[in-house]
Amino acid sequence: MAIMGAKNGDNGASTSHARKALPISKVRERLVEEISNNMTLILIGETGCGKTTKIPQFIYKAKLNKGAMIAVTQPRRVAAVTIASHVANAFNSSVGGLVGYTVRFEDATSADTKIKFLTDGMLLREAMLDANLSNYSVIILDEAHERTVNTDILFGIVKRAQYNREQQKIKPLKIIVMSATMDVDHFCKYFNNAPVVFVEGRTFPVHIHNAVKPHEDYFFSVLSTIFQLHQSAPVNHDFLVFLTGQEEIESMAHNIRQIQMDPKFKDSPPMMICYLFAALPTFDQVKAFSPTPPGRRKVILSTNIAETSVTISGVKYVIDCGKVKIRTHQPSTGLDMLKVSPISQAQAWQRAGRAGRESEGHCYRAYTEQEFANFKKNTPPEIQRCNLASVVLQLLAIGINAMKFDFMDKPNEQSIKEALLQLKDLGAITNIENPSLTQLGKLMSQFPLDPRYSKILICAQNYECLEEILIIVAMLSSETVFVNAQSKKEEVAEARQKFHSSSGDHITLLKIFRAFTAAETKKKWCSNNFLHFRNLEYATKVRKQLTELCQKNEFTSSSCGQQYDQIKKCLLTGLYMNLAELQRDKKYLTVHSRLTTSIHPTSSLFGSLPPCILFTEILETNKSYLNNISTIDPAWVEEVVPNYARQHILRKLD
Ligand SMILES: Nc1ncnc2c1ncn2[C@@H]1O[C@H](COP(=O)(O)OP(=O)(O)OP(=O)(O)O)[C@@H](O)[C@H]1O
Repeated sequence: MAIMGAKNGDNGASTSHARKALPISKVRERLVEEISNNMTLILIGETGCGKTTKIPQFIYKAKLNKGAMIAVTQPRRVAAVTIASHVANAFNSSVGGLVGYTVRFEDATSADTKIKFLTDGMLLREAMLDANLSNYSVIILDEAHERTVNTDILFGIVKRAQYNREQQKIKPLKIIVMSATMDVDHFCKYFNNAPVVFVEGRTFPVHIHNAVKPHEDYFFSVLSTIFQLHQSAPVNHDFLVFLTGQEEIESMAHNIRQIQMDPKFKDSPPMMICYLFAALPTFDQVKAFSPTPPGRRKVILSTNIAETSVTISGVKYVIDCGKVKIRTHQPSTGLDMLKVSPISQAQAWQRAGRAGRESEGHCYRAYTEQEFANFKKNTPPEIQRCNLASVVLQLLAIGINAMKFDFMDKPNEQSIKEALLQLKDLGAITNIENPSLTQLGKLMSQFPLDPRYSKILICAQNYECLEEILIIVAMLSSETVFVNAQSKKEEVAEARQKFHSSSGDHITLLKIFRAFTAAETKKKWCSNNFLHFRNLEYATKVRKQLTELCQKNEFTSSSCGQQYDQIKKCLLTGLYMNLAELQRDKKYLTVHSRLTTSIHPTSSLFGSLPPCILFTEILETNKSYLNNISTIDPAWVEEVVPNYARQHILRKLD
């Protein structure tokens, strides 16, 4: 284990000075030596010390990549895109040249690219085509502490590629695992006792301010902190606020705008509100990174997507709500749900680390020191709490049986079995005991989608409704397109009625998309109809990419026009097929068809399906339906709906 020390940078230094003074730059030679001498290395350094931006440059300049590409993986799209641009700048080149990035639905690389930032998911997709990842001589697994499903799978895939290349005596593969906050012993053991290098020193200090007493309502606590700081902080100091999801972010923005109009704030600088959440198109995400106009304060409202890796110029204050939406698996329904939960200590440090990147910073936490002490030290691996159907399918496409895969933390066997069962029901695998992909499964694995969605896309050819299913899948892949204006309930209902289809909410989505495409002034049209412009734009983009993938796979294009039955039949092949298995679970066999029909227009099709399953589907695919369920009897909800959905629904019924 090596510790490489470096002094702190000067407070208030200019950005260019800060770059030169990054702690990691001071130990460059020794680091290059360590990387050169070891095939696998674990590198730990404080947030902002320069790991992500500098290590690939050191490797490239020292020619340790031997002419091949260096991959730097990121758990999130926004990090891959913005860091690529920063590093390209350092080489005085533009993105897509020597330095590029690849994220889902976007590729900015060329034959000249040698340093490639890409999401974990994209490298996994590449592994499906070439399990040895032979385009790369160095793979840097950044932000390893995040433990997303894709990161965890990649650990095993990359380790396997390194081993195979060694056995086959082909170009060796170097692996570097990096983070500021990881469980070193665990990682070290998994990577065959690889040496660990600590880079000491951080660029600028971040002052932590904890809540004095616990707050029941973190939303309110964050809102009041924003306004307290707004009155005291210099105008050119921007805020980065961590919240849990898109809806909460939009509600916070609404509140900020309202409060700002109060005469009390007439002398405060106007706030420029920006958003950062996964469903936001890259173009809009990048807006949060653009310079703040003079005389204004930028307030970026973000989910955990800005938690790691990113640097947002101008941010001096981080406000952390202390919560995150995490995916958890419901074994009773076989589906995943998102649940607001406390963050881990590692996440709290990462969030704080977003301040103090260019000069000294502050982090205001909506939780007390004691609450922080009660947080889990590290984020539990996502792979142990989500539906594994996608993962199992991807592994099989690389030729690996998930049951035998070298996971860092193995998911429980039951979850793998459930995933295999689901894939079997979908027709993607031959059998459960010794599975391999069927022709259909091979095709399904080509699509970066939930296996249920790829299945219906493929089946759409048989039902001659590919055009419609492409739209529905694209809409289901984006966040809800419905805007809920509490104060204008009647207008919202009237607008919704225009698109309502008695054939089900999927058809409603189809009608909305078509009307959006036909609208001339799209933004205005969306606002008149209480629909999300951004989410519809995102769906448009996803549809385009999926269409290209279908063309690549020589799908026959077709449209069923107004023959919605074709679409409904097609949806049954994927979306609801796996529920057949769940019906075997006697606990959920109570059928309340009267209610299901009133909740879910498509439910008449699935007369005998358990209502809780329909609920889960609704929650998963179209949360807006929760606004239309005021007819439900709370006693019935009590009886049949699983806990998590129940809370959600009862809250809506209040
Ligand atoms: N997009 C950017 N714009 C401006 N400065 C940046 C940008 N990206 C990085 N920097 C500068 O480079 C420094 C090092 O960033 P880098 O991402 O390499 O650190 P890191 O050690 O990987 O941090 P983390 O663990 O938080 O990802 C930042 O503190 C900041 O000063």
